[in-house]
Amino acid sequence: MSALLEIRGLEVVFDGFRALGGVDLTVEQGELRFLIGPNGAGKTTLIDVVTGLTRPASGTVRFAGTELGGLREHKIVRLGIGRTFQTSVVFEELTVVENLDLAAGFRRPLPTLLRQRRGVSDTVAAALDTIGLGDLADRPAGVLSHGQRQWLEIGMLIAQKPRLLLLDEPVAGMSRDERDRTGELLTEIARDHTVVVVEHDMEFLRRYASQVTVLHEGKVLVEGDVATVQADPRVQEVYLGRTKKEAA
Ligand SMILES: Nc1ncnc2c1ncn2[C@@H]1O[C@H](COP(=O)(O)OP(=O)(O)OP(=O)(O)O)[C@@H](O)[C@H]1O
Repeated sequence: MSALLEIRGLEVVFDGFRALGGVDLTVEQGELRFLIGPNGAGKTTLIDVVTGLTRPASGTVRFAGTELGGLREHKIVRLGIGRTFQTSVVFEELTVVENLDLAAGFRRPLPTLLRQRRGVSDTVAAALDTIGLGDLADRPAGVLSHGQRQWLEIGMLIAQKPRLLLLDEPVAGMSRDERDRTGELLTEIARDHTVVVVEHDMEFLRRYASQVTVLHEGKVLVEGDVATVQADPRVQEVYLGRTKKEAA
């Protein structure tokens, strides 16, 4: 395995507040990495920097050997980094397959986009199959359940053929069944993509994560496999302990 994403000494400051205070993170090609941490730990900020939405005060982000510093968002997407947001980006009036087709077209050259296309491209068919929404292909996205909509968004990312997917809390608000289906979906996607998942849900983490990075107050607190991370007293104190108390 070789590093696909290499973050070094990343600092982000908002109006004097250090949201990230010198983060180092290496994600290898083909990994499914979970990023966890209490509210305000800096998880979304980290994704925002990688995708060009937020500018760091210092530090470097290298993706497949290319330094991303200073690149605009669309350039970063074209390099092969796709992300989901905590808020939905599907077009409700368009059908499931039209949403996927639109996303797939994002990286097509203009002449191909303008040409009248018949049927569904292989890319769209494959994405539809992966997310398991084949039966709903011709229904407007507006009728989808919350879980199905999340899967469509993941499908829209896959249709863009990214090398790295950054998913921000993909199971938030999902039912137990939907969580399980999402866990299986992530495992499947990770077979031929590198995936970074920001997630709060500890039960989900235990079932589907292998490598975990814990952020706390803008720094990496612990990194390792799920068992190592769960057993670490620092993690129990800032994260698991808090969760247990909240659950009590
Ligand atoms: N645009 C901004 N301006 C000012 N402060 C911000 C901005 N974005 C984030 N912050 C602050 O930076 C810190 C890190 O926020 P971030 O959203 O990255 O945390 P998080 O780990 O994703 O938390 P959550 O789990 O609640 O989503 C928080 O204290 C937040 O209030």
